[in-house]
Amino acid sequence: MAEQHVIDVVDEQTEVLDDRTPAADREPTVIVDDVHIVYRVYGASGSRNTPTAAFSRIVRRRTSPAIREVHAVRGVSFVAHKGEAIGIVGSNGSGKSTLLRAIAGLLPPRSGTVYTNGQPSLLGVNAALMNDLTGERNVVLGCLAMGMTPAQVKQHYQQIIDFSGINERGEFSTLPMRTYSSGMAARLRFSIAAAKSHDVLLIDEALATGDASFQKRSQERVRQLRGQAGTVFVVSHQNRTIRDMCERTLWLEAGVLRMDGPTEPVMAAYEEFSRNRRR
Ligand SMILES: Nc1ncnc2c1ncn2[C@@H]1O[C@H](COP(=O)(O)OP(=O)(O)OP(=O)(O)O)[C@@H](O)[C@H]1O
Repeated sequence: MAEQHVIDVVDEQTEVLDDRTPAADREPTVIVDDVHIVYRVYGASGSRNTPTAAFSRIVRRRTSPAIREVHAVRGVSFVAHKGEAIGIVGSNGSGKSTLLRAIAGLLPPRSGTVYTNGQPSLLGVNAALMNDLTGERNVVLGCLAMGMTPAQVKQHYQQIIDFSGINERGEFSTLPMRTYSSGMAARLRFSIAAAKSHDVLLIDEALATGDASFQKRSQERVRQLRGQAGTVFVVSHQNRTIRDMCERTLWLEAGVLRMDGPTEPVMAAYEEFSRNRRR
């Protein structure tokens, strides 16, 4: 039977395409309800940085530090369910990373609420790695920080080192992390985070790091994590990654959720938007 989309415009800004089983049959893991995120940048004056402007500030006795606000996420709402892999796409600066950090509980919304069922883990941030420690010690540290017992760390240790591939060109696991390339460090972080199944796993461009074989391994691992009942969010500029891994996609533009639905129609609309913008 041909795929049927029920198009429902929930507000003036977001187009929701829904061809999935009724929401009542699926367990919600993340509810984002009308979330607004505003960054406050201190000392960023809006005026020009010229001698005249400085003199005028002195004459007017303006002593308070200038604060500028960046409204990065504007009224975003959606519900994610168990077993879903959700892509987040959008132009540079559209608010994708900000939204992930808000879901992870790292950024408080100015208004609106994020509800999560289980512990969200933002890949890379949760692995509390230290540059002066060796890769080996960091694996232990990262695993303990994720709540593994020493016995579980021992059990996963070799698998994490092998998965990261950091020893492929020498015994890098015995060297301090500061000697690693940024790609190697990112691979190790991914491998540590992926050793545990997560209730909600948030991946920000991490899959773009590493060579083709690491990317293949990591995509496979994300599929497994998804199978273990968690919800996975993937932010990526690589449209192929989103198409390969996610059956649902959110498209953000200038902080606004433009579209939410099955990956193919959302990606088609996003790609058309990007093409028109380039012209
Ligand atoms: N720490 C910060 N302080 C102030 N403004 C910020 C901060 N981080 C991000 N922003 C601003 O918030 C907006 C959204 O940024 P964000 O990094 O979430 O976008 P993005 O979609 O992930 O971008 P990209 O695709 O380039 O990674 C941008 O205008 C950015 O300049």
